Amino acid sequence: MCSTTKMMSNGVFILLAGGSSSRMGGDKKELLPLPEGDNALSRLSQMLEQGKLIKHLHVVYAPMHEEAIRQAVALFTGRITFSPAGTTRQASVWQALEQLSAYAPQWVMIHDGARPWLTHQLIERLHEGLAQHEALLPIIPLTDSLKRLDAEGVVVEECDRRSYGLAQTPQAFHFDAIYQAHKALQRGNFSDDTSIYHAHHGRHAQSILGEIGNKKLTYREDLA
Ligand SMILES: C[C@](O)(CO)[C@H](O)COP(=O)(O)O
Repeated sequence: MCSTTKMMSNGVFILLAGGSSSRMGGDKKELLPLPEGDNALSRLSQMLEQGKLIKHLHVVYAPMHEEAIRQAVALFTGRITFSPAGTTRQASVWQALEQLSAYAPQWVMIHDGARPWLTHQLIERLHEGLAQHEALLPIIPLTDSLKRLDAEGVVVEECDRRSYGLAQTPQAFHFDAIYQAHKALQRGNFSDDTSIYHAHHGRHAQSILGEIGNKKLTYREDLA
């Protein structure tokens, strides 16, 4: 019990804002005004500032937006560090983890900067889960039917939607476990971090229930 409590004390939250936002027509999605005001990065950093758990925020920035991204997260008063984006999401996370290893964190949460409506409750549930699990991710059950298609778009399988879920972020890990996975698989192009964890360790992450409100801004319509 004592070692678990100690393990939980030193963590870092990575906010990814290094992408090109090509599906948003090139406008940097993490900096676009949200309907309620602010932008995704300023909203997220202020939310983290108000919570008690996150004492170290690490921001991955797209170099051409570095100044605006630094300004957006400026209200976070804990430790804040930065690294530039790599050529893929995976490369960006690896560069961040490598830089952060100097701080010897015990856990890390990796979050899309384009999911502005993250809540304290989800962060706290993930943090609690890390006492028992090495890797965790929030999942949303499917509410639409699920079909598998061939290359021509013809339905070739009716899938049981109860066996599938939509993966969200933050994805949470014991730091060494995800650091070793990224270190070993640097040249891949995985779309999220629990898949890198699985590819390296051969173990799947534990899911917890995600939040429907924790949506990702991908297309302009997502801002409505
Ligand atoms: C990490 C992620 O949000 C999990 O659903 C998703 O894979 C990110 O995808 P994107 O294409 O980088 O927005």
